[in-house]
This record gives sequence, C-alpha cells and structure tokens, in this order.
Amino acid sequence: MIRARGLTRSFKVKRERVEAVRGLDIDVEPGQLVAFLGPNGAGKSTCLRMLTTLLPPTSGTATVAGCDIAADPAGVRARIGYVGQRSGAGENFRVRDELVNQGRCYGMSRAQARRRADEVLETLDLVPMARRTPSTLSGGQRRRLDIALGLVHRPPLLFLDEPTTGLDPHSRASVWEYILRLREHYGTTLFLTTHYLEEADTMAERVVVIDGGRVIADGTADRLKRDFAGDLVSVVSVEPADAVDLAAVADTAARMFGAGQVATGNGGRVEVRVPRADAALPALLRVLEGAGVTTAAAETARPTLDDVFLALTGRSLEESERAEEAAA
Ligand SMILES: Nc1ncnc2c1ncn2[C@@H]1O[C@H](COP(=O)(O)OP(=O)(O)OP(=O)(O)O)[C@@H](O)[C@H]1O
Repeated sequence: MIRARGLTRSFKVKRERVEAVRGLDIDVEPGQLVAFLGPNGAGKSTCLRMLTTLLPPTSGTATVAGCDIAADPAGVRARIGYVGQRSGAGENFRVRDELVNQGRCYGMSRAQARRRADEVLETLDLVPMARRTPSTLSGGQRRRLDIALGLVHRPPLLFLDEPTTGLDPHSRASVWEYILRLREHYGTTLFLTTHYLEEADTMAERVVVIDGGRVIADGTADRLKRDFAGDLVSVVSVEPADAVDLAAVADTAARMFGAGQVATGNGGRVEVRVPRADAALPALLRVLEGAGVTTAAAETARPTLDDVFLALTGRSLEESERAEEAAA
C-alpha cells in the first residue's frame, strides 16, 4: 500500500537548512495500522505530507496506493484520505452538507454524494449532528467529522495526523473506537502519527519510531520492548546507602544477566534491565544475599515505549514533552 525509498525533505529557514526527514524507507502492507511515533519536530507530519502529495520531497521516491507521488499525485489523492492536524471542515455549512460537498469534490453525483454522506454519518455516529454547523460540535465530535470527511470517497488508505491530540481522555477513546471500527469493517489501511505513547502501544500493530528525521525503530510494540528495553527489576536494600557497595553488586548482576541498563540510586535501590524479569529476580536476590545485602522490597515492571525511546536516544519522550509543555 505504501513503499517509500530514501524520502528526504529539507527546508531553508533564514540561512539555515532544516533536515526534516532524512531518507525514509518504509513498506506498509494493505490493512495494517501503523503508528508513527516521535517527539515534536521529529519529522512525522513532513513524512505524511510527502506521502499525501501535499509537499514535494527534496529527494527520494514513493508509491502510495499504487500511484507514484511525483508522477501521479492526482491518482494518489483520489485513492487516499487525509485527516490533517487542523480541522478540514468549514464553518458555514451544516455537517451533512460539508460531507456532500466533499463527495462532489471527488466527482460524485449529488445523489451519490448524499448517499455516501449518510453512510459516513452512520459509521462515525454523527447522525444526530447532521443538521448542526461544525462550530457547534465538541472537540471529539469535530474530530470524528474530520475523519468522516477523509472517508467520503471510500479510500482504502487513510492518513491521520495526530487524530487525538488535544482531546480529553473520553473523546480520545471514542475517536480510537471509530478508527478501529474502520479497520475491522472496511479493512482500511491506517497510517497515523501520534506522540501519545500509550496509544501507539495499545492500538497500533506496528510502531515506527522517528527521531531527528530518521526511523530509529520499526516493529510491534512488544518486539520493540523486547529488543530495545527489557523488563525492569528494582530491589531496595535495607542497609544504609554507604554500608554496601551497591554499584559493585549491580555490576555483578549486569554480568550475570547481560543487563542493558544498571542503576544504583538513592535509598539503596538497585535497578537492572533484563530480558525476562521473572527469571532474573530470584537470581538477583541471591547475588544480593551473597553480598550481604538484606532486601526490603523488590518489584518488576514491563517496559513502556518510553523505555524503548530512552534506550535508543538517551532521552525520555515523555519528559521532553513535559518540558516543552512547561516552556509553552
Ligand atoms: N514549512 C516548514 N518550514 C520550515 N521548517 C519546517 C517546515 N515544516 C516543518 N519544518 C521543520 O521540520 C522539522 C520536522 O517538522 P514536523 O512538523 O514534520 O515534525 P513533527 O514530528 O510532525 O512534529 P509535531 O509532533 O510537533 O507535529 C521541524 O524542525 C520543523 O520545524
């Protein structure tokens, strides 16, 4: 459904050159739900805008829904839907008329466009809002209208740029319900961007992590966690922090388990990342006991996609988002 090779885009800002996307290679099979995950400015929207023909690449090639983005952009546009970050709906027409107008833009007859508008209103549970103007809708309803607008011409492939950003948790869950429904009922291929880690984790079958314009990881959330993060085992000793050499204990543990990350911290805490916590915890406790450390508490945690991002980049995606929000 999508095949991109070496897709690159740079911008000139004043005298500086911004490399927004640096050589994107990606293949997406029909029916897949792919989440593009990355921090602000990673290059997600620029990738989407190139794949949807809204922005020409500086170099590279891509075929989307069977059409080449450079040679046949009209063919691409006829076969895809695109829901951008900003709402595509106007303010003057009623919801149903917006959808009918959209159908007409895609060359449908008035009767066809009306029929199709009614179908998408039904699919996205917008029938009660059909006679209202978009400005009277809630954030979540409006987002559903945006998705409906992207679906009027029955595209087999739908791009969504941050479909849930700015929505409250209830509306986010509802938008996801409709996204998943599209896939289940119509087999729509879905390619979306998000910076919500839990969404990418629980909803997408494939997560493509992008940072600094480059894909740095690509796979199922479970696979990425297994390959790049591992389970976290934390053990707290009862000894005062300086009574035992916890760093030496942690080093021993790391050698035993091939641990990815080891940390010893305040309050006599030893943390190791291991492929399997259930196997490592008893052995770690034995190592600690052998070193004369009495354990007060031990716990294990499955990794998150933020742990994957941290392992790959040395930065926490969640923390960088919080810092940006605080600065804004
Ligand atoms: N039209 C433009 N002119 C100049 N620079 C741009 C333009 N569009 C994007 N950029 C720059 O390209 C880089 C990637 O931006 P992009 O919008 O693709 O990131 P993103 O991952 O979608 O971020 P966000 O999550 O904030 O939407 C950023 O450094 C951005 O400032």
